[in-house]
Formats: sequence, structure tokens, C-alpha cells
Amino acid sequence: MIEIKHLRKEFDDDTIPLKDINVTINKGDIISIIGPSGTGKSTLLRCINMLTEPTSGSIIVDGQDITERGCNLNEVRKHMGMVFQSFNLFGHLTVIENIMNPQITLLKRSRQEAYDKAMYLLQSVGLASKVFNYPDELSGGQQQRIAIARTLAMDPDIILFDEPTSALDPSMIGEVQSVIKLLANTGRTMMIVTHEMDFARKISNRILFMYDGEIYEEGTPKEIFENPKKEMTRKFIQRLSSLTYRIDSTEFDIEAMNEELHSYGEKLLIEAERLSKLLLALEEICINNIASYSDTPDILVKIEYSEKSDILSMTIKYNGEYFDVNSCESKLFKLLLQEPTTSFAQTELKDDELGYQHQIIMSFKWQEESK
Ligand SMILES: Nc1ncnc2c1ncn2[C@@H]1O[C@H](COP(=O)(O)OP(=O)(O)OP(=O)(O)O)[C@@H](O)[C@H]1O
Repeated sequence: MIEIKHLRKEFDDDTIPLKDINVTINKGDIISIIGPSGTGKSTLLRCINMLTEPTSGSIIVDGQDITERGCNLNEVRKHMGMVFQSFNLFGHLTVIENIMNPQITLLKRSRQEAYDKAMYLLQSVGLASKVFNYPDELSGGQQQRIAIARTLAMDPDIILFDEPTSALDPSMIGEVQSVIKLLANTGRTMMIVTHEMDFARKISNRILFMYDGEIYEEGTPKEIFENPKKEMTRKFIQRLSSLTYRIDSTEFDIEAMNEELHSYGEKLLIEAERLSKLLLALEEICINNIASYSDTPDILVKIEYSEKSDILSMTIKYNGEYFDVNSCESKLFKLLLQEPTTSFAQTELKDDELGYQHQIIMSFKWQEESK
């Protein structure tokens, strides 16, 4: 479908984000592009639809080299949709107008046709009730779902996602990922630049690991995440590893967890103070409360650190009685909840793949001035 040969990009300031990219994208591929910050992932995506003009090399789409002068880029872009980190919705237009307008101007659809398509897509992303709202009246997660609907309205052959969840609060990432997962099941061709490794692993059939302007290693999710062959891929994957704990008794060894968490923090350069906050929250929510209400507690705790956004987060999934985080009695914990760098969200889970009923996500940012 798309063949990229010897693609290179040099910026005027001598940055060379892409050195020599060679890859073929097949129809129906779901490709996640992963790798450390600044290794050219977004630049590659932007070159593919010529939002950024490559310095040399070729991008052949259905037999035509789109980097050649004289190529009708508007025509090419009709077949490629792009979803941006920052949604890029028009703030002065309502949701429905945002989705209808490009269909009318670029695809010459009638207003009725554009409206019907927009309504159908809004229903499929679960936002039919927001038709006449303006973007700034919606949450980040909702705005991104609208942006995805707008892209889909153009019936693209391939959709390019440039870090679609990086600008979102941790509690909203799931809703956007669910919409993308649904799309992945419809056989569309997609390329996704992402820092969400679990997501990349579940959704893709191919992973491209980019390093220093090249596709350093490529493979199936299993090959890249479980058995990377090359050194830098291995290092990257190891560094990302999250910590997971299952709490199934009130006798849970919190001291052992404390030690493991601190060595995890040392490896990733997370400050001890922030880890202590996380541990305080974990102990208060899981051990002092949820676990204490049952003889057979069933709690899963996953701790992750995103180097890119510098957010330490903890996802607690559990079964049994619903527990309200606001009802915790510990004074220290209450103070922690009030800190502007702490955020949390509680949700009920419907189709959790592990069968959990409730979820609490807490995240801890670092306070800049205390650095
Ligand atoms: N318009 C530009 N002019 C100059 N340099 C740029 C421009 N756009 C990107 N760069 C530089 O190119 C390099 C690669 O950027 P790119 O955004 O493609 O990386 P990335 O792998 O997507 O990173 P991240 O994961 O942090 O988003 C970076 O050093 C960036 O600063």
C-alpha cells in the first residue's frame, strides 16, 4: 500500500530526525511506532502525508511517488487521515460542523450526506449528545473522540495517529484507546505513534522501534516486547517495565513492595518523595480499606512511570464492594488528595479483560518549583 525508501529529513538547524527509513506498509496493517523521545517518530508520520516535506527518498502510495514535484497532495491526503496529539478541532465551530465541513469542502458531499455521516460516527464514538457543543465545552478525551470521528468521516484508506493520548489526563486515556481499538477491528490500515506500550502491544500486528532516525528493529509485538534482538530495543523495553501486584490477603507484604518500588524509582530517576506519596496512597486505599472489607480481597495494582510526561501513575482494579476514595480517613492521605500535583479518577468497568468491576487511577506529577 505504501512503500517508503531511503527517506531522510534534515531541518534547517541541522537536526536530522530521519536518516534512512525503509519500510513497507501493507493494507490492513496496524503499526505502532515506538521509541525514545526525539527519535523521529512524529516526523516520519508527518512525512508520510507530506505535512513535513522530506529532504530525500521516496514515499510510494499506490504506485505513485508523492514526494515528486507536481504530485497532487490534496488528492493524496484525501486517502490519509491524521489524528493529532492536540486534537486540532476548530474552536469556533460546533462538534457537528467540525465533522461536516471537511466532507462538504473537500469531498463535495451534500449537507444532508455530511450530516448523516457525522451523526452515524458521533454515535459510534459515543458522543451523539454533544452535536451542538463547542470543543471547549468537552473534556480532552471527548475532543479526541470527535477528532477521530472527523477523520473517519473522510473515509481514509489509512489513518495516522500522532500520539493520540499524550495530551490527555490519565483517566481519559482509556476511552480514546477503546475507540481506536474498535477501529483496529474493522480492518483499517493504521499507523500510531505512541508511548503507551500496553496499548501498542495489544492493538498492533507490527511494531517499529525507532532509534536515532532509523527503524532500528521491527517485529511483531511478541518479538519486540518479549524477545527484542538488538541492544537498544532491549534497554528501552526494560526501562519501561511496569510493576504489578496482586493483593489477595490482608497480610500483604507492603515492606517488600516498598523496597521494590524504591529500586524501580532509582532505576527510572523518580524522586523518593513522590514514590512515598504513591506508597501512602496505595497503603491507605488498598490495605487499610478495600482489602480490610473482605476475607478474600481481589485487587490488582499496576504502577507505571511515563518518562515523557513525567507522570507516575497507579491503576488499582478490584472486585467486591465499591469504595469511595474520598471516604479515606487518614489525615495525611486527605492532604495528599488536595495537592494540585495529585489527581485521581474512579470508574466502574464494564468489559474489563481481566474481569474487574472497579477501577481507581491515581497520578502524581512532580512539583516543578520543589525540584
Ligand atoms: N520543525 C522542526 N524544526 C527543527 N527541528 C525539528 C522540527 N520538528 C522536529 N524537530 C526535531 O526533530 C527531532 C525529532 O522530532 P520528532 O518529534 O519526530 O521525535 P519523536 O520521536 O516523535 O519524539 P517524541 O516522542 O518526543 O514526540 C527532535 O530533535 C525535534 O526537536
